[in-house]
Amino acid sequence: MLYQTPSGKVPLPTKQGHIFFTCTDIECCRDWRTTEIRDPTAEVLLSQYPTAEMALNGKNAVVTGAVMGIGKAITEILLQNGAKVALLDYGEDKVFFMNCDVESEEDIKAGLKKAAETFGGIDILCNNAGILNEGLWEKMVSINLMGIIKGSYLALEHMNKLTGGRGGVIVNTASMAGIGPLPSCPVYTAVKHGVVGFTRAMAAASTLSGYGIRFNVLCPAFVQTDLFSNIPKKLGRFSELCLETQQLVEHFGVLDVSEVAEALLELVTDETKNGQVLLVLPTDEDGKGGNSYISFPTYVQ
Ligand SMILES: NC(=O)c1ccc[n+]([C@@H]2O[C@H](COP(=O)([O-])OP(=O)(O)OC[C@H]3O[C@@H](n4cnc5c(N)ncnc54)[C@H](O)[C@@H]3O)[C@@H](O)[C@H]2O)c1
Ligand SMILES: CC/C=C\C[C@H](O)/C=C/C=C/C=C/C=C/[C@@H](O)[C@@H](O)C/C=C\CCC(=O)O
Repeated sequence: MLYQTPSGKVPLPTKQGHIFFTCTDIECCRDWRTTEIRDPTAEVLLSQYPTAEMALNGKNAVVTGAVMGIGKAITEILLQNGAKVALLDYGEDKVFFMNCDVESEEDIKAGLKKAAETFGGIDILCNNAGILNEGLWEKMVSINLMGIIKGSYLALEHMNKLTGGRGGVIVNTASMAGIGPLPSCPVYTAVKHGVVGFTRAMAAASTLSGYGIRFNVLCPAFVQTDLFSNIPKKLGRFSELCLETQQLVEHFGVLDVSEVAEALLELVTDETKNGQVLLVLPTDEDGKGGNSYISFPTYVQ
C-alpha cells in the first residue's frame, strides 16, 4: 500500500519493516494512521526516505552485528533505500529484534528463519559481526571467520535458487587486514584474509552452480567504532606494536561508519558485482585513497 507524503508516495511503514518516521508537521501526516509513524523517538527522518522508487524496495535484508558501529550504519542505509531489515546481534542489553550469537548455528538458523517468515524471504545478508582481540584469538576465529561461514551456509537454504530461494546478495565484512598484513594483529589478519578467500570462492561456486546469489566482501581500513577503541588492550602478546599501529592509523586516517555503509550499498545494488573485494580508505586532501576494487592474480582463464 502506498501513502502520499510531502516527499512522494511511500509504502506504509510497518513495525515488521522497522521503518519509522519523524515528522514535525502534523498536518502533512493527516493520512498517516499508525502511532509508529508519529513516534517522536523515531530514527529515520522522512526527508531521508523521499520516494517510493528506491533501489531496495521490496528487498528483505538480514544484518549481523547490527546494533552498533558499522552494522548499525549498514542497517540505516538499507532502510533508507527501501529494504526491510532484520537485526541480529547479541548481548543482553543490545538485542534489538533477534538475539543471535553468530558462534551458534542454532541462533543463526532461528534468526534467518524468523526473518524469512516475517518478511517473506531473504534477499540480502550482511555478515558483519566481528571482534578484535588477539588475546582471545580462538574466539576471534570462531566469530569473525566461522560465524561468516555459518551465516552464509545457513542463508543458502533460504536464498539459493536451486533450493527454492530467489537469489540475492551476501556481503561479508572483512577488513583492509584481509588484503595486507596488520603486524600487531596476526590472527585478525588471518581470519580477515580467510573471509576474503571464502567470499571469492563462494562467488565462483555460486556462478558455476547457479545459486543466483552474488557474494562480495567489504575491506574497510580503520573505522571510528567501539572495536577501534582501547587498541593496546586488544593486541594480546603484540601490545608492544601499539605505536606502529598508531602510525598506520595516522598514515591511512580513520573512516566514518557512513562511508563504509555507502560502499556496502554499492556492493548490494550493483548487480554486476560478484566476487568483488572493495577496499574502503579515507580520501586525503590530495584526493589519494578512497574506494577501490582489488585485483588478484588469476591462474585459470
Ligand atoms: N572498526 C574498524 O576499524 C573496522 C575496520 C574494518 C573492518 N571492521 C569489521 O567490521 C565489523 C564490525 O565492526 P565494528 O567496528 O562495527 O565493531 P563494533 O564493536 O562497533 O560492532 C560489532 C557488533 O558486532 C556484534 N557482535 C560481536 N560478536 C558477536 C557475536 N558473536 N554474535 C553476534 N553479534 C556479535 C557486537 O555486539 C556489535 O554490535 C567487524 O567484522 C570488524 O572486524 C572494523
Ligand atoms: C588495530 C586494528 C584496528 C581495527 C581493525 C580494522 O579491521 C582495521 C584494519 C586496518 C588495516 C590495515 C592494514 C594495513 C595493511 C598494510 O600492511 C598493507 O599491506 C595494506 C594493503 C593494501 C593497501 C593498499 C594501499 O596502500 O592503498
